[in-house]
Amino acid sequence: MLNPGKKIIVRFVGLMILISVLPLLLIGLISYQASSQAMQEAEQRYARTLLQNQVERLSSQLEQVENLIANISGVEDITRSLNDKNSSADSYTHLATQARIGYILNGYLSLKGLVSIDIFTEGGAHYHVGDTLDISAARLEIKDQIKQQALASDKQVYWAGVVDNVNSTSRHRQVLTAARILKVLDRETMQQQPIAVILVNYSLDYLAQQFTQAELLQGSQLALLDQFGNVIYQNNPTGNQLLIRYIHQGFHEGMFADWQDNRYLVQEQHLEAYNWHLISAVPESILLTGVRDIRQITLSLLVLGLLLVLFAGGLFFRNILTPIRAVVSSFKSLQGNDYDLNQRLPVKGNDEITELVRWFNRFLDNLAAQKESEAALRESERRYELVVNATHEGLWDWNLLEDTLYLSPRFLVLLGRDPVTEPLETNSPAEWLERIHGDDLQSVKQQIELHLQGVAPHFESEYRLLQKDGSYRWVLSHGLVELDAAGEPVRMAGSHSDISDRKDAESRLRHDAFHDNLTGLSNRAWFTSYLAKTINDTARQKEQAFAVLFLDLDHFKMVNDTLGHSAGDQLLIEVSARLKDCLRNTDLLARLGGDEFVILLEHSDDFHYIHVAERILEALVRPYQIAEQEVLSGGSIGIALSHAGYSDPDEMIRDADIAMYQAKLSGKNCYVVFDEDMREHLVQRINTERELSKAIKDDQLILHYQPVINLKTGQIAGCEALVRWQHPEKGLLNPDQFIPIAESSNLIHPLGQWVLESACRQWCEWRRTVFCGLELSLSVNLSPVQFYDEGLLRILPGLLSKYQFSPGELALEITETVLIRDTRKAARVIDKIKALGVEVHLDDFGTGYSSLSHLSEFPIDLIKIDRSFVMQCVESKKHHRVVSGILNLAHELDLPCIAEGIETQDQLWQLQQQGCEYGQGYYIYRPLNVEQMAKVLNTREAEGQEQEATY
Ligand SMILES: Nc1nc2c(ncn2[C@@H]2O[C@@H]3COP(=O)(O)O[C@H]4[C@@H](O)[C@H](n5cnc6c(=O)[nH]c(N)nc65)O[C@@H]4COP(=O)(O)O[C@H]3[C@H]2O)c(=O)[nH]1
Repeated sequence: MLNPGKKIIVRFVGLMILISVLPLLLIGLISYQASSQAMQEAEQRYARTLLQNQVERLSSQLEQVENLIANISGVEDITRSLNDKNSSADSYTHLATQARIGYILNGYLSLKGLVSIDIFTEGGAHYHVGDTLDISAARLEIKDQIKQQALASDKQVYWAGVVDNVNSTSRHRQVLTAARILKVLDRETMQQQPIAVILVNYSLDYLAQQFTQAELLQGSQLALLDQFGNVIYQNNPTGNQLLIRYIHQGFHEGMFADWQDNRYLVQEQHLEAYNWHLISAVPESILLTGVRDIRQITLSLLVLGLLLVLFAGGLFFRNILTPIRAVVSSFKSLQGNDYDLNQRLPVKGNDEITELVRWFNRFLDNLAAQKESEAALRESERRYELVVNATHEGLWDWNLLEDTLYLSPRFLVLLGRDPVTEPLETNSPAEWLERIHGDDLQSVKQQIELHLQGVAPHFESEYRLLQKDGSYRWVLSHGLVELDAAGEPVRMAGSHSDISDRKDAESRLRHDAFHDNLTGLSNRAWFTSYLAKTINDTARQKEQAFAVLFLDLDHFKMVNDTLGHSAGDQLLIEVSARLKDCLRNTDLLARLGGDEFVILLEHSDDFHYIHVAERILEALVRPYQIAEQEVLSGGSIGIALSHAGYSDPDEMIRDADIAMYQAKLSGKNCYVVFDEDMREHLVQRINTERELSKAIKDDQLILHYQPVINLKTGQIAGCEALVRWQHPEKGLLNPDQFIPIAESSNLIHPLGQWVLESACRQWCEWRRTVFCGLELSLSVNLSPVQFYDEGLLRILPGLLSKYQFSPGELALEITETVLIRDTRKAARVIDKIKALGVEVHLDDFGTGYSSLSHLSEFPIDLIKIDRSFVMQCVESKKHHRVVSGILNLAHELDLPCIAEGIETQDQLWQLQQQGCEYGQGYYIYRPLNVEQMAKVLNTREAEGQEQEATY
């Protein structure tokens, strides 16, 4: 199969040949033929004309000769002389006749070409004029032969053709001889009798000169043959044979004859008057010279045409076909995808093909750009597909003109559908819009409209979308509109992302921001803001009364410290639940932190808040089941009322807090309604702190000592140092009035150190001056803060040494809460204290929540039964059993006990009966000042005996 290029070039060359060379060839052939024929005809005409001209010229020559003969024949003198029969007898007469005839004949010698005139009489006379004078050797046989021929001829003048000259002495050996028989009437016979024959010899050379004047074509032959085939004239002696041969073969018009490798056109003119033949032979090559030129030109033109065709083909190949083939090849490569799109075809010239190549290059430019954009598009599509597959966002494309909507598979997933098995039924935007939650639809439409109007730079909306299962999920929708050239919106596309988790998280955060994690109640922030709103709202409606209840759990810290944080959390949750049960739905309950709760009671008229507070207190006091233990708690409630005209929620909460504090001070488990005095009281507390600090420095603190007696012997076993503040204005203040303040303000450290130092010093002094030799012990209270302060262990050794304490002479009292807070550390500290020879007593035992079994884990030396049990151990069987239980346990652990708060004899007796080792209480001794205590110690034995009697 030819490739297209070859096909085209073959077609082109073929076409070129067809339209140029072939016509040229035909024209050449036709013109060759025509011109050949024309030339032949022309040549024949030429030859004929030539022959005709020669014949005419020859005839003219011959006619002159014939006229000459006629003239001679007509000369009467000659005739008479020749007819004179006597002339030969008489020599004189003969000579005279000869002279006369010679004289006459001489007159005719002027004819050009004439060789001689010979007259031979019948009588044998020979008269001669011509080129020779010697006629003695006349060749009579020739004369006779000619005479015979002339006599046989019917012509006046008989041309004998080329014959040997009768005059052998003539320099013309052969001549063209014309003869005439002179005849006279024989009177006797009345017949014409020949008397002489006249021979006119004509020069062949002269005749040849005449013929030579004829212009012959090169190579042509011309010959004149006489009636015997003798050559009268020929221009080419070698051609004689040809002409002669063809004379004998016969001629016909325009025949051709081959001779000596040449081909001749032979023409013949028959001179009938003489029976001569004038023959011309023209070489065909000469004849066809013109034709050959035509052929040559035609061939040249053909070759030139072919060359031109080839050249045109070359040009066509180079300028047309090559670029086309390059374009075709490029197209093939393009189709085979193996074309380098950066490659361009060379552009030369400014013709249509160049334009084609230029456009092809532009096509390549466009294709490259298209490929590039297609590649970019494919990349974009791949990226889009990847994003569509990878993203969790649903994509949508809304054709605004056709009002159709495309939703990506992920979008369907967002609708809770399977994209493959549960496609949407239509591609209407309604599939989207109708699934938007009714509360959100208006907002979504508004956002779309704002964007379409160009007000919003983009569409963005959060709304709920209906799921297949009927639930709603939050989605965030983004979109961007596409405008046409006129700026009209034509489409809008964007994405949907499921933001339900975020919404939930936000909701949780919002909830967490305003709610307490543990109880789920509102927190301080929410309560404060809500209270602010309530204050603001009611500012316009003064009659709308409301109240804030500030609740602080009683003993929560103890629960937390003794049972652990988890138990404390459970208690708070249980408290929350009970509080909710006490409130209306319109009331707001919040946890401020720790064990503090606040309640906003709206529409709290007619002492509604009192009822609520009492209900709460009743609810909270009920025992809790925490960590498989029964826990007792309660609450202290402070109440702030709106009629005080609050404008700041924090102020109202603070006043409720103050009232709560006051409730605490009032014995807990009660409520107190705030009044301005309480604020004053708080101020006083602050002042107290300041004064206490000063008091520690100014030695306003004093120690009282409450004796501890051995219940079996009634003797003093020791005493407990109890701090007092000798306030310069307020008088003697008990520790309950300043120890909590000291503990909450870090003043407990200098205060505790002062107590320890002072008590040890005093004891040392008493030991030295008052009870020297007796084994008594001194008990000093330690606050939890002090216990865990490493400073204690640093100062203790110095004190013991300084004041010469014996082992077991000093005891430090700690409470149960100290043990529970950090049991390991507590045990370590106790060990260290005991290692110094200092006993550790567990104070207020029974009020905390430490498991009794835990006691064995702490190396304590003694248990002090809280006075709350002791004081009712007589009246209350329950408390009696508690005291008995504590005593039994302690005894099982080999721990002695001190019963605190013995106020009655019965109590004392009961305790003694129960085997309690030691006791202290107002019934025995009230706390005593230094002097009193010294006196007691001084009279120990006597007073002991006295007391013993009292029992
Ligand atoms: N109703 C009544 N009360 C009785 C009776 N017998 C004794 N008391 C009181 O019971 C408290 C016993 O001290 P506590 O349990 O350690 O309780 C002490 C102790 O926990 C704390 N405290 C006293 N002095 C100090 C101190 O120097 N340091 C520390 N950290 N706390 C101290 O203050 C608490 C109260 O001390 P005080 O007011 O001195 O009250 C003393 C005492 O006066 C009685 O028969 N009936």
